[in-house]
Parts: sequence; C-alpha cells; structure tokens
Amino acid sequence: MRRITIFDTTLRDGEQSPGASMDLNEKLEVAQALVDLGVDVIEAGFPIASPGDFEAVRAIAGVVRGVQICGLARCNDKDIDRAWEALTGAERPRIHVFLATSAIHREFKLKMGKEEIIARAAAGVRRAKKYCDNIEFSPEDAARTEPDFLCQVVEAAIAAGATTVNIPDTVGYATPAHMGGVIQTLVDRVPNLDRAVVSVHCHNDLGLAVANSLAAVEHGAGQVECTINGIGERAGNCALEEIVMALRTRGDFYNCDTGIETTRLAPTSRLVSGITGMQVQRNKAIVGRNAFAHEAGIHQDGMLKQRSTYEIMRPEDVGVSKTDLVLGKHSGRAALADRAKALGYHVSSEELDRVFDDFKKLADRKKEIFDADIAALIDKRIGSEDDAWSLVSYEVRAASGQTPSSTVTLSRADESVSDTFFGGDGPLDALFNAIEKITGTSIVVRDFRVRSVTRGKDAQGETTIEAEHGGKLYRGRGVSTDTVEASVLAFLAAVNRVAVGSGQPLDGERPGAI
Ligand SMILES: CC(=O)SCCNC(=O)CCNC(=O)[C@H](O)C(C)(C)COP(=O)(O)OP(=O)(O)OC[C@H]1O[C@@H](n2cnc3c(N)ncnc32)[C@H](O)[C@@H]1OP(=O)(O)O
Ligand SMILES: CC(C)C(=O)C(=O)O
Ligand SMILES: [Mg+2]
Repeated sequence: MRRITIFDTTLRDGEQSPGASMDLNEKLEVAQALVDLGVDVIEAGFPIASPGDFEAVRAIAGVVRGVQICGLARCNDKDIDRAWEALTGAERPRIHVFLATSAIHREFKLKMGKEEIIARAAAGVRRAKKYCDNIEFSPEDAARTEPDFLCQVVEAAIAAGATTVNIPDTVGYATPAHMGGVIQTLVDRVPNLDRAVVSVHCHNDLGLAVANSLAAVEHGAGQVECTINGIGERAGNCALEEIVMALRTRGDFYNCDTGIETTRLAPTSRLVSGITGMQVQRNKAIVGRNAFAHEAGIHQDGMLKQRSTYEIMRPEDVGVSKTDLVLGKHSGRAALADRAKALGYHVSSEELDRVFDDFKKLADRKKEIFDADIAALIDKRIGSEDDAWSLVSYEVRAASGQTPSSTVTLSRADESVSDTFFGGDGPLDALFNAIEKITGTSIVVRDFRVRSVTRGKDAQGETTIEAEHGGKLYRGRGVSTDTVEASVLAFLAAVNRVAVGSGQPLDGERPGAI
C-alpha cells in the first residue's frame, strides 16, 4: 500500500473561511488534536499575515512535537524570513513558498511575465532552502496554468531545492479527469519530478475537491492537502475526513492508506466546529449527524439483519459511537420492535401491531420520535383489555363566564357511545363528567399532573391522574401531543382500572409503573 502524506491546513487555509478566525489558545488546541489524529504536516499559519498569526505559528512550532510544522510565505524575502523566524523552534519545520502561475494571475494580479515567474519561484525556494531542507513550493492556480509552463515552473522549483511540489486548484475549477490529467502531465514530462513529492490542494467551488484529490492520488500524488470539515476559502478545501475514509474504504481500488487514527475523526470535527462556529451540515459525509443514521424502514430492516446491507463504513471506525436507527414516519415494524426491546419491553406481535398503528399516526404529526414517545405508546397499548373503553373523539367548549360543555365518544368491543355534558368547573371537568356518564363509573381525582415527556414544540404531553373509588386508589396515564387529549386518556385509563378492580388500598403501597 502506498502511504499518502496528510497535510492539514485547517489552521491556515481553513482559517481563511470568513468568520473562522481562531485565537492562539484555540489554534494550539486544534494543533494538539491534529497530532492525536495522526496528520503528517500541520500548516500552522501565514506568519507575515499578522503578529497574531506569527505568534500562533511560533507557539505551535515551540510545543507541538512529532509532526512537521509548516508556515506559508509569498515568494519574497520578507515573507520567507518571517516564516522561518516563526518556525525556528519546530522539531520538523517546513517552509511553504507559493507564487501564482496562471495567465490570469500573471497578467492581472502579479503583473509578471513567464520568465520572471520562473526566476522568482526558484529564488524563493533557494532563499527558504538556506533555512531548512524541507521546502514546499506551490504554483498557485496551477489547474488553470498552461501545462507546458506549469511543467517548467515545477522543474525549476525542484531544481532550486523544493522537496514537495504542491499542485493547487486554487479556484475549484478542475474536474476529476482534468486534475488527474494535470498530475499525469507532470509525471510524464517533468524530468526531476522523482526528487520531490507531488502534492494536491483542491478547493470545493464545484463540490469536487475530494473527487479531484482522489484523481490526483490515482495519477501519482503522494500528499493531499485538506482541512477538518472541509473548511477553507469560499466553498472550502478537500475535507480531511472524507479523503481519508475514501482512501481507506476503497483501498481495494487506490491501494493507498494514510497514518490517520480514524477514530479521532468525529471528535476532531466537533472540536473544530465548536471553535470556529462553522456548523457541520447534518448530511455531511463521515461526520454529519445523519452520516450513520437510518430512518427508512426497509433500510432499518436490512441493517438489523446485516449492517453491510446499508453501511460501507463502521461508525465506531470514525469515532461515532453507533449507528442510529431513527424512528420516524418512514420506519417499519422491525425497527420499532428493536427499539421496544432496547427499552426493556417484551412486546407480543399483536401488541406490536397496535403500537405500530399509534406510532405511524404519531409520526405523521411529529418530526422526531424520542425513546420517551415510544415508551409512552407502548405503555398505553400493552395489556389493554379488550373490554376497556377507548377514546374515539372529544369536543369541548369553554370560555370565561360561560358554562362549559363537552361531547365525548368512547368505544368498547363492538359498541360506540357518545354523550354530552353541560356544566363542570372547566373544560377538563366537563370532559371527565361526560366520560363518567358514558361508563357509569365515578371517580374522585386526588392528584392531577401534566408534564412534557419529550422536547420541542411538537413534544408529547403526559398527564397522570390519581383517583379514588370505593376506598381504593387508581392511577391513569395518558400521552399525546395534545395535552387535553392526554388528560382525557389518563382519566379514562383510571376509569378502566376501576372496571377491572386493579386499584390499591388507599393506605397501602402505591401502585408501580402503569
Ligand atoms: C491562494 C491562497 O490561499 S494564498 C494565501 C491567501 N491568504 C491571505 O492572503 C491571508 C493573509 N494575507 C494578508 O494578511 C495580507 O494579504 C498580506 C499581509 C499577506 C499582504 O498584505 P498587503 O501587503 O497589504 O498586500 P495585499 O494583500 O493588499 O496584496 C497582496 C500583494 O502580494 C502580492 N502577491 C500575491 N501573491 C504573491 C506571491 N505569491 N509572491 C509574491 N507576491 C505576491 C500581490 O501581487 C500584491 O502585491 P502589490 O501590493 O504589489 O500589488
Ligand atoms: C497557498 C496555496 C497552496 C493555496 O492555498 C491555494 O492555491 O489554494
Ligand atoms: Mg487554498
């Protein structure tokens, strides 16, 4: 297997993302996390850019050990000298010198001819080489540079002492075939290329940074420049976690690997996201919240039978604790049964059918279904007696200063009964009275509590009632996204318990969970 060098530029190109600036301590924390992750090179900053950038590179170079620490410099003496000043304390320093080579940059930005570019590039590398052996040269905007000229610049930079030649697609213009072609051209036509490592640095303006980097590797690149979460200038850089996992997962095709400790990918992603405030989108590959989550019933069923049916990587390999089978409107019985079991329930297939119907209705109303929702649905359904009353519908009218009224419809076995009640202290009292009229059972509510069992605006409300009847205490529990309905269900549950006599003596032990 060919070992690919991972050059992380989160602290330099990543920090160039608008709004992603990091202070010294934050940079040190990220640098340490990158060491734990196992990157080979950390580009710690652009020392000439500001005193803060200089200090950050100097601090990282002074304390971070075991990896190469790199500082960026334009092709001029001041930048290169300053970069070296910042890097002197590094155990393994690298100076990264760059100069744009494309016609657009030569003409409009640098105002330099081709000869001058070659001379300046070689002079910059030579000056950096006076300070250290490990020199990287980047022909900026290489992907839009004329191939012949790119070959000349690269050859000159290597002749001047560059040990790595990095080929940037600075504006994310390349496609995989194009990028592979650029690298292949260099491999075929630069005579001294074997004296340097070929690197690739892709931007994501067309969403192709990872694909282009892979194409470069396929054609011989030995180093990939990337950032955590793909942050960087404009649409960002090649995402480290994606290129690393692509190389690992498709080792069969690329025959390459990296030194990355992949279980650190998710924690490092969270750290960088927290520090920069740049949130990771839910469907982001490898580290997004949905990357190992499945909601579709058919996928969940497949996953429960054999995870490789729908997963090409194991979540634990990238530092995600486990696959998440999210219960929602697209889920099926297999996932519901699995969750019920995980929650400690033994649900018969008839009970599962009943719970599943309720679950689908709830899922239509609610975006996210939590474990507490499932538990509440199962609690409601498990052990329901066939001759117990169940709620079909309710209607209630109440306003200040007016007598409340309610109409309730209940069903039991084959019968369905409706009744209306005028009076009561309020809407709930009116509803409870209607239930008592239909069932012929009167109870005295001793305790009544409402709370939210899940989060969000569409959370489930849970009502618990303790009621007295014939010297015994009966409890009832109801759960619904509608708190009035939850209260009606709780009252009805207590009434049903009276019918089967499952109360507790008033002075005796309290009943257990319902
Ligand atoms: C593709 C990349 O990511 S390259 C890195 C980009 N990163 C950054 O620019 C972030 C840090 N940059 C900065 O803080 C500032 O731009 C500084 C301190 C580096 C320079 O600031 P200033 O001296 O005010 O110059 P300014 O940024 O306005 O313009 C850049 C100058 O550098 C020149 N330049 C650009 N690239 C290079 C290069 N590789 N080698 C030599 N000169 C260069 C430009 O032609 C321009 O020169 P001019 O002023 O003579 O026209
Ligand atoms: C400095 C260079 C490598 C760069 O960031 C780019 O060209 O995108
Ligand atoms: Mg860049």
